Amino acid sequence: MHFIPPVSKNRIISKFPKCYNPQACLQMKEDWNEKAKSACLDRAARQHGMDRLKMSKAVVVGDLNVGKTCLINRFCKDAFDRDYKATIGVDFEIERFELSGLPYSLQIWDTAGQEKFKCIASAYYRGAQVIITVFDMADIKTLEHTRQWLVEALRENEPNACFIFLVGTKRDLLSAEECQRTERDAVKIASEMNAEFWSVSSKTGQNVQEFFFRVAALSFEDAILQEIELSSSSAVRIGDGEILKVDAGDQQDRAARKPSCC
Ligand SMILES: Nc1nc2c(ncn2[C@@H]2O[C@H](COP(=O)(O)OP(=O)(O)OP(=O)(O)O)[C@@H](O)[C@H]2O)c(=O)[nH]1
Repeated sequence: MHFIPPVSKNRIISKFPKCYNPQACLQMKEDWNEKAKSACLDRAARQHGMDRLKMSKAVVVGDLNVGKTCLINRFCKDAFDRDYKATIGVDFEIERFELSGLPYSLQIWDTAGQEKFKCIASAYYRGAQVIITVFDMADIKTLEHTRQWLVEALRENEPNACFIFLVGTKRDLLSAEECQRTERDAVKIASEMNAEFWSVSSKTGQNVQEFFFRVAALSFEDAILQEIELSSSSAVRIGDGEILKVDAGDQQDRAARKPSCC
């Protein structure tokens, strides 16, 4: 048996995190899904989750210089670098959480915004459960470009299988009035993209932890619900491998659960 170190105290999420703006929010509910909650309680009581760490992949995309690396570094390392160093290709961090008593990890992929690195970076978009499109609130043209970034990230993924977030960075550079105006524009685009909108500052740290907790909670809950569906479906064995058949009722359940912007 291998030793898994305990999750740090500030990565324990017990209450379901709230969205930032109800006008561009993936799920309005204030608590965990009932099915997921009882599955978590059951697994935590049996210490079942401990031997099989759940992991989801989040990819962070957006124009160069919008603050993708700083956003990840603020959350994962509680650090902020004023100097711009372009990401070359991709990089990733793994953050460990404890949600509803179960361990959970989020793989956060930082991708290059520079055109010349795009083909390297896009090879890593595949298999994402979460797509985080980032723009610079102080450079409004980067907001418009998030649509194209999303199209490219979705090309490598199943559109209905991903949670999409639209994150505006550098809010510390804007006055309250400018911030309000930019947020209004961003909410419109987020609704069109079926995305949840967040406005953050990696410099001050404002909303950064809240945002990543929300990402972790939504993707964790989805992973638990998928596991429940799979375990309740009939299994067909072919050769040595096992193929799991999900029946139509389960698939309808899953479709109904998929994010839809309110
Ligand atoms: N004031 C302020 N500056 C920020 C913030 N986030 C990032 N920056 C600055 O913006 C510049 C670009 O940040 P990065 O995080 O490197 O940008 P990136 O999107 O990862 O860029 P690429 O790697 O080229 O794709 C740096 O000089 C950061 O210091 C923020 O919240 N506030």
